[in-house]
Amino acid sequence: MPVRARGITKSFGEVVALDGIDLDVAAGQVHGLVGPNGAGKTTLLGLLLGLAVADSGRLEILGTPVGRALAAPDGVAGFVDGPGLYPSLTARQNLAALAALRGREHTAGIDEILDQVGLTDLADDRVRGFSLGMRQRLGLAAALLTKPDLLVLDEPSNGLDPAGKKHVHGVLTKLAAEGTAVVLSSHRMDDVEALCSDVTILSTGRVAFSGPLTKLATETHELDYRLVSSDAATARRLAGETAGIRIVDDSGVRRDAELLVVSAPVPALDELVKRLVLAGVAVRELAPVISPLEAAFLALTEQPETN
Ligand SMILES: Nc1ncnc2c1ncn2[C@@H]1O[C@H](COP(=O)(O)OP(=O)(O)OP(=O)(O)O)[C@@H](O)[C@H]1O
Repeated sequence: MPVRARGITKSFGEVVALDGIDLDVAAGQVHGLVGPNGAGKTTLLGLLLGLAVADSGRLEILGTPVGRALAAPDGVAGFVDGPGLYPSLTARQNLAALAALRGREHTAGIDEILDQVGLTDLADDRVRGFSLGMRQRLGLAAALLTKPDLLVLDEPSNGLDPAGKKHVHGVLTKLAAEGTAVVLSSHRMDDVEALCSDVTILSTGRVAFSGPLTKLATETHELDYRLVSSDAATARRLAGETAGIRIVDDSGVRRDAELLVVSAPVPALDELVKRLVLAGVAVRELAPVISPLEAAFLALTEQPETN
C-alpha cells in the first residue's frame, strides 16, 4: 500500500489542521483529495512528501513507517504550493539541472517528458516568462524524471487550459496504469470525476468520506435533475403523477420553457422516462443539476450557520 495513514493529527498553534486522518491509497490508484479552503489538504499532502511531520498517528509511505525526520521517502515525487523551478533557466535546463542534482543521467528522457506534458515548443524558453499553467506542467515533468511509485500533487489542474488539462490527465492516467499511486488535491469536481477512481472528502481536518467514486454515486440517494423534453407541460403532469418524483421550482438553474427540474431517486426517474416515451414525449436532456461528487461535497462539508 503506497499510503497508509492512521489517526494523523497536525496542529499549527491553536489551529488543528488535521484531526485524526485515516487514508489508504493503493498502487495504480488516482486518489482525489477535496474539501473547502482550509480543510487540511495541503497539510496532508505535505506530510506525504516529507515536508512536515505529523504530531501523532501512524504514517506508512511505500511500506516504510515515516519517522520524525523531514525527508521525502525514495520513490515519492511531487509538489505543494507550486513547483520549485529556476526562473533564469529554460524548461529543458530546469529538468537537466534536476536530473543532475539527483545524480543520474536523465537527459535522454527529457525530450520525451517535455512532449508528454505538451511543452516541446517551449523547451528552450526561460521559465521566468512562464504562465501558471506552464509552470504546473513543468512541475509535473520534473516529477516524472524519476518514475515515482507515489506522485503527490497539490492542485495540478490550476491554471491549465483545456489542452494542458488533456496532457496532464493523459500523463497521470498512464502513470497510474503502470502502477504509480497518484494523490492530488483539487477544487474542480469535474476534474476529480474525470480523473480519480477514489476520493477523500476532508472537512475541517477530518475525513467526511473516503472510498471509490462509484460508492459515492450509489450512496447519494436523491439528486436534482434537469429534464428537457419536447413537451414540458406533459412532462410536468407526468412527473407530478409518478411516485417518488418531486418537482423543484426554486432550484436556481436557468429557467426556460422546455426545462423541468425534478428531485428523484434513480428508479423513480427511470419510471418517468418510460412514461414520457409512452406518451410520445421526447427526452432531449436528462442530467443531474450537480454531480454526485459535488452533491456529497456540499452535504458533507457544509458548515453550520453561525449567528
Ligand atoms: N504553516 C502554517 N502555519 C499556520 N497555520 C497553517 C499553516 N499551514 C496551514 N495552516 C492552517 O491549517 C489549516 C489547513 O490548511 P491547508 O493549507 O492544509 O488547507 P487546504 O485544504 O489545503 O486549503 P486550500 O483549499 O485553501 O488550499 C488552515 O486553517 C490553515 O490556516
